[in-house]
Amino acid sequence: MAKSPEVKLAVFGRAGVGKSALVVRFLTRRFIWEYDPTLESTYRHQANIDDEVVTMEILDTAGQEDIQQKEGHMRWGDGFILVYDITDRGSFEEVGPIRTLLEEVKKPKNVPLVLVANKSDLDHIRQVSTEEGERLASEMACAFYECSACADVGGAVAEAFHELCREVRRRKAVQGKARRRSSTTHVKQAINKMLTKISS
Ligand SMILES: Nc1nc2c(ncn2[C@@H]2O[C@H](COP(=O)(O)OP(=O)(O)OP(=O)(O)O)[C@@H](O)[C@H]2O)c(=O)[nH]1
Repeated sequence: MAKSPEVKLAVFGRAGVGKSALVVRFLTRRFIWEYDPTLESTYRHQANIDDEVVTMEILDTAGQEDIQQKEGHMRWGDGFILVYDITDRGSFEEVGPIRTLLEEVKKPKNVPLVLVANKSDLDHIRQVSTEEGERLASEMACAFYECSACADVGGAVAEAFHELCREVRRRKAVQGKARRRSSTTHVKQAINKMLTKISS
């Protein structure tokens, strides 16, 4: 039986934006108020996405990790969820630098990512508008989800994880095709060289 594809996803964002809450909501469909704020955790999860069983490894990073830890986690991941909290403008402003570091660590560019604006249930103390989130996502050329780990009404949390898996799978397929095309080109060039030598 063919092995199900594996996708490594890492969740980044300032401390307190709700990374753990989002991961736990995705995995258990529940909301738990408090987690150990300093620990990073990895989870394995299987899901059926577009009629394909995909195994995800999900890394919930700690908001206060240092740059070396961040870079290590960026090298590890295939795709990234960048989270900010709509009630914390500073967390929104930290998304850009995280993305810049990602592009530095993961050459070539166009790293698979999604942008998640969490805590939409706290609209009354909102500091970042939906339009600002949409604009940032369009600058980063990625999907955007505004959601609440605490009151996930429309299933936006799962949709964000699933869309990121799709994006990773799409990029891998394109890279695989490009690799196959380039090795075919190499074989053709080698044959042409041989034929040229024989005929001369
Ligand atoms: N109202 C509301 N509170 C939330 C939501 N998501 C998380 N929280 C709360 O925000 C706080 C921080 O949540 P965490 O999930 O621990 O945040 P984190 O990003 O993992 O934090 P670090 O582990 O320190 O990086 C907790 O008190 C959560 O209960 C949400 O959607 N709505």
